[in-house]
Amino acid sequence: MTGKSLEIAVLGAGAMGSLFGARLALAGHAVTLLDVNAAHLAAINEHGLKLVTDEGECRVTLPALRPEEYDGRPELLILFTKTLHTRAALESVRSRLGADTWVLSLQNGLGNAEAIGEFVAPQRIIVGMTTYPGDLAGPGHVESHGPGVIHMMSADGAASPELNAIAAALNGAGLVCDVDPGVHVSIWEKVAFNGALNSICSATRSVVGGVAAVPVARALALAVVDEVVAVARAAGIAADGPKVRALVEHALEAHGGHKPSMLQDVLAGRQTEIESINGAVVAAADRLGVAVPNTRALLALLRVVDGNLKAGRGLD
Ligand SMILES: NC(=O)C1=CN([C@@H]2O[C@H](COP(=O)(O)OP(=O)(O)OC[C@H]3O[C@@H](n4cnc5c(N)ncnc54)[C@H](OP(=O)(O)O)[C@@H]3O)[C@@H](O)[C@H]2O)C=CC1
Ligand SMILES: CC(C)(CO)C(=O)C(=O)O
Repeated sequence: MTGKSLEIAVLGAGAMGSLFGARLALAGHAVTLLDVNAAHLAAINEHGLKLVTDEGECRVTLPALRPEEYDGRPELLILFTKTLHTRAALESVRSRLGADTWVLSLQNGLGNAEAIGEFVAPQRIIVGMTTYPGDLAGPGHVESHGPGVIHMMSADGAASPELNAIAAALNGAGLVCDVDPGVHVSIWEKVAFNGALNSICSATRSVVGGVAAVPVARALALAVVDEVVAVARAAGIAADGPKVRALVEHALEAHGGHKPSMLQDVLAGRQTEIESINGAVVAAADRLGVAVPNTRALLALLRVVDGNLKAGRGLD
């Protein structure tokens, strides 16, 4: 795998999958996008994928297929569905996953390695987190603005030439990446951030600025951060509370117009990732005996939102 073009499939080629797929294709890797959004697939196959970043705009030519149409044997499969679709998506490409296929997940939330582990040996799973933002602006059109970073590690904690080669491929594509044995700290810290802002914005259908404008809502966000960090620490993960509080404070000040990905899901009538974020934190808190009343209350509110979306219940 070292020092050559990789055969890569991106499973879930929405905002993040398209961003990563486009960048890796531009760097010379053989990338195939796999998704179920028919309009998005058609636009990519007809016009190429439009990528807009702070560096400018370009069109990337690469194949985009439904998962069941894919007959390749990827060296690397990058999983970027929402977490609630992980299992269905992997099931649809199960026959394409060889013994040498590595699966990388930079999805938000907890439990990603465990879900992927139902399909791939732990020695071939890489998990991590990324701060790159991605927005699907329309079919065949992805935007990403601002800097980002990727922290990742193999799920079994083992270093290997393949892991380093995948990190090198990402860095070579301009996606700043490190192999980080402490990746679970980063994953939990991001869960603390998302557990606070994504859930409050989604429950209130508000951009980040709406939360920033209400002192008791700001305090709620910080209380959720403290709860998630307490659960992480009870689980032996050295999450840094003041660091995540500062990130949330910064987002409240600087990202007022931002719609967290979970809010985008609610507004589009899609089910959310609440179970793998607040839901997974509450489950861990209950196992470990940590009180998380605010995180639990937000989980309850988002379960109502998800339930209404699923049942098609509205107010009018
Ligand atoms: N967007 C962001 O800025 C960031 C997102 N993340 C995380 O990355 C992950 C992906 O997020 P994002 O890119 O925003 O999500 P998107 O919703 O934009 O993309 C997910 C894509 O997966 C598709 N999909 C759904 N089911 C399947 C399936 N069975 N097989 C193949 N594809 C499927 C969706 O199609 P359809 O829409 O038709 O269902 C959609 O096109 C999430 O875990 C998110 O939390 C992490 C960092 C930042
Ligand atoms: C991009 C970021 C960090 C912003 O909230 C995110 O993770 C999300 O929207 O889910």
